[in-house]
Amino acid sequence: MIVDMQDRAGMSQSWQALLAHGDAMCGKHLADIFAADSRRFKRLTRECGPLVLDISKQRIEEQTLGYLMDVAREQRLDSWIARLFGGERVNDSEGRAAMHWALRLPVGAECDVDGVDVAAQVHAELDRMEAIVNQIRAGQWRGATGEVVTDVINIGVGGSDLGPLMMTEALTDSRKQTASPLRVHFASTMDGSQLSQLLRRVSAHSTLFVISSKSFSTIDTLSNAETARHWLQRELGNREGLLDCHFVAVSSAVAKMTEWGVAEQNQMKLWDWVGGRYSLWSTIGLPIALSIGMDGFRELLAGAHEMDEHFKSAPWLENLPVLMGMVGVWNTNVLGINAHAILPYDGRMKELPNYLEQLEMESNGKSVTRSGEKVQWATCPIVWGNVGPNAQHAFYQLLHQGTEAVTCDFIMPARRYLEKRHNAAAPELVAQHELALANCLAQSRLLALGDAALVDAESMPAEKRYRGNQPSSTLLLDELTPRSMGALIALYEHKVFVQSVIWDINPFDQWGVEMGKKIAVDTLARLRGAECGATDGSTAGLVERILRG
Ligand SMILES: O=P(O)(O)OC[C@H]1O[C@](O)(CO)[C@@H](O)[C@@H]1O
Repeated sequence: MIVDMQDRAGMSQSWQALLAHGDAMCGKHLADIFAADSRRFKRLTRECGPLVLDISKQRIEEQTLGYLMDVAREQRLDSWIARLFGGERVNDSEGRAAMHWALRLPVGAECDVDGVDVAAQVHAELDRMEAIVNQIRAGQWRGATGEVVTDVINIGVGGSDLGPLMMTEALTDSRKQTASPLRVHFASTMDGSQLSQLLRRVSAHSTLFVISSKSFSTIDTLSNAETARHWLQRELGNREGLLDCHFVAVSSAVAKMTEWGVAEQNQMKLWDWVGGRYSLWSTIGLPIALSIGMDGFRELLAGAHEMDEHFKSAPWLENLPVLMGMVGVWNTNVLGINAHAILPYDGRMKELPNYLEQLEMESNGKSVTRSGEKVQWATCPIVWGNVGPNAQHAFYQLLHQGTEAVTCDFIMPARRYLEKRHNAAAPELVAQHELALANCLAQSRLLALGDAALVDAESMPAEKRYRGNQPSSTLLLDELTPRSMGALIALYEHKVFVQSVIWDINPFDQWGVEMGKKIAVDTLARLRGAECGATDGSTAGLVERILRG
């Protein structure tokens, strides 16, 4: 429930109407709603390209959508969408546009922002990336000792890691189809543990590092890059061409890449108007392209573009991002549910929850409005998740019988293993896919209906009963392909934008993550024995304990 909703008198008419409707809906159980309406699925399911969105298991009626759209209209969602796609500085606290959508414009599209042909710029950089991708995948990139590069390690963190990692994992079958022997790895943690494990498994002669950092100033990434450089120097000697043969970099800070020692021809650029968590479509997506090839990467962009066009032009009652965003607003601000689980029923999507945690919470985890006032309503819920079938054996107990209400997104590809060679070789995998689908549908059914999904629930003891009435959406992908993944991720990006408009917050900055990094600088000096100013008792005590050994 919006904070302080008692003061409804001071609210706009559309909010008052929505909340009054919420009061009427509060007492209703999804089991009864379903029982009363056999056409509910048809009326509350929408499609866009390779995606189907089923919101029939949300605690809404069809008319709820009307009330929600009135709120969206009042918040001027239409003009915000126009501002986003017009290249205006919608990231006001940093004075920047947010044009991730421009990264997926098709060749020849017109996109003139402040006199610059953005689409042409984007495609020129994609073409440069393609040349590097083709060279590496064709086995034509050699290390300093003449060996062909067989392993690529992406060094990055946050948006420079999560998106490429998530997508590379998700599209692992597309990788197999392209038959490149290249292995792509990821190292992000600042403690160096992931990198050092990887370095034990690869050969310095045939390993290429991608330093991936929009700012080229993130300490996590720079310290891993430094470790990689030292390792190469130890393994291969400080020979000529070492950096040129073993490091490429992606950043918007060209001078910093050069200063670090990355050769100009090995530098790939992105622009200020690409936010880190929105950057997988740019050259930051290099590991994805290395993994699935450039044709696959372009299909990914095309899938996202399809969703951009849908978001811009589809009527709101048919518009997937608008519907998903507004249903989220309903759950957060009317039903008062502040936890949201991401549950993909496909092991290839295991990194999706981590990726969406950053996209949703770094974007909308805000409590100050665009004009600098404290918000009077709840914003982004806590988002977390796991591969659904595994989560069933971990936290579903709480979803079904805990005291907290949680909303869920169930995500699954409808088809898998349909290629002849798979069917012939491993029909048991088809059966496993069906098993996962059945579990996905069963879990969302039980969460919605509760006891009504059981036979003779009344005769069961309390600990075996299910309250149900837990809202969820189901997102069905036709298959897990670059196109469907592009559409899916663009859908979430725009959903986040829709919600930011309703909550009147800037989804494109992240000031909340800055101060901790600064305090760490002082703390590091303290850990290294420097005389520092006063600190709190806990920090001082822990530092003292660590230093004592
Ligand atoms: O790509 P960069 O500049 O290294 O930043 C990495 C990540 O760090 C953050 O700024 C948060 O610390 C994210 O927004 C970003 O994705």
